[in-house]
Amino acid sequence: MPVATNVERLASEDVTEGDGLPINELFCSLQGEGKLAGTPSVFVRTSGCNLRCWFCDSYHTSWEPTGAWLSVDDIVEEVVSYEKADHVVLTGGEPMIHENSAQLLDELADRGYHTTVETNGTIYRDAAIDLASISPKLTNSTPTQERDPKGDGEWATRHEEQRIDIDALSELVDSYESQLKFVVTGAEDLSEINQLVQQIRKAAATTISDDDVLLMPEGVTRAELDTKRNDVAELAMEYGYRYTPRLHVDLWNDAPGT
Ligand SMILES: C[S@@+](CC[C@H](N)C(=O)[O-])C[C@H]1O[C@@H](n2cnc3c(N)ncnc32)[C@H](O)[C@@H]1O
Ligand SMILES: Nc1nc2[nH]cc(C(=O)O)c2c(=O)[nH]1
Ligand code: SF4
Ligand SMILES: [Mg+2]
Repeated sequence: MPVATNVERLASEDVTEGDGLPINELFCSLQGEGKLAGTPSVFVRTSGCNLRCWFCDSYHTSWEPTGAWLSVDDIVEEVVSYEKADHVVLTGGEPMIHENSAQLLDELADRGYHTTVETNGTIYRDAAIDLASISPKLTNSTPTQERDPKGDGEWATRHEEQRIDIDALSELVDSYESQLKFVVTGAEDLSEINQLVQQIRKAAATTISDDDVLLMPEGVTRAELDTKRNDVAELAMEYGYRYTPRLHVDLWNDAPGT
């Protein structure tokens, strides 16, 4: 089973916004998504997000953010304690909203770790990133009144205005090895994905091959994925894109710390 750290235990009274990061959870598991699926990795999950996807599988980093402030040194020390993993995945929430994410990534790179950043692609930062795992948010993510997990659609307009930034997306693609990982809810999403990929290709200098475009079924339980994964796999074959599983859902039903 994956192993998790109790972040509350590590929290120190003197660490504040200036010199640390708000951490929601820190654990060792298998990378469940994307090109590196199956790779033993330490996950550092920051709290706080600039978007509000209705389906967010990390509700306590976005809709109701919780976490403890940890210094960059304490985070690195905890990562190092998981001796078997040489990959680190920085995720959230949206890790790129935090300036200190760059410092953490630099420290991890200095220690020889391969770093993946899971990001919604709305913010560019210069940092030691080996794989930018970009998941641009489609119309299907907007928390409309009917789909709002918390309120009455108050976030819908802000989410809609902020979810796509072509400049940030193209800068990420041009600066780092990357994958574009789309959450798919149905066949109707594909025209929007095609259009967006075309827009990013136009804006970026780097070639984005169809193999760098990944389709991932939406779902946070095995039962939900059972109803969707085959359809999404068929869409990947039809359009020539890559399919990515959600191994942590298949294996552990997306339990905390997995
Ligand atoms: C919680 S997000 C954190 C990183 C960043 N904020 C982002 O959205 O890319 C991590 C990954 O989970 C995906 N995700 C979130 N909720 C999901 C769901 N219900 N089904 C499938 N993927 C989901 C996101 O698209 C992203 O690729
Ligand atoms: N095992 C596992 N793999 C993942 N890949 C991306 C994740 C994320 O939440 O960003 C994630 C996660 O939460 N767990
Ligand atoms: S951008 Fe990522 S963390 Fe933020 S609400 Fe959407 S899925 Fe959740
Ligand atoms: Mg997750």
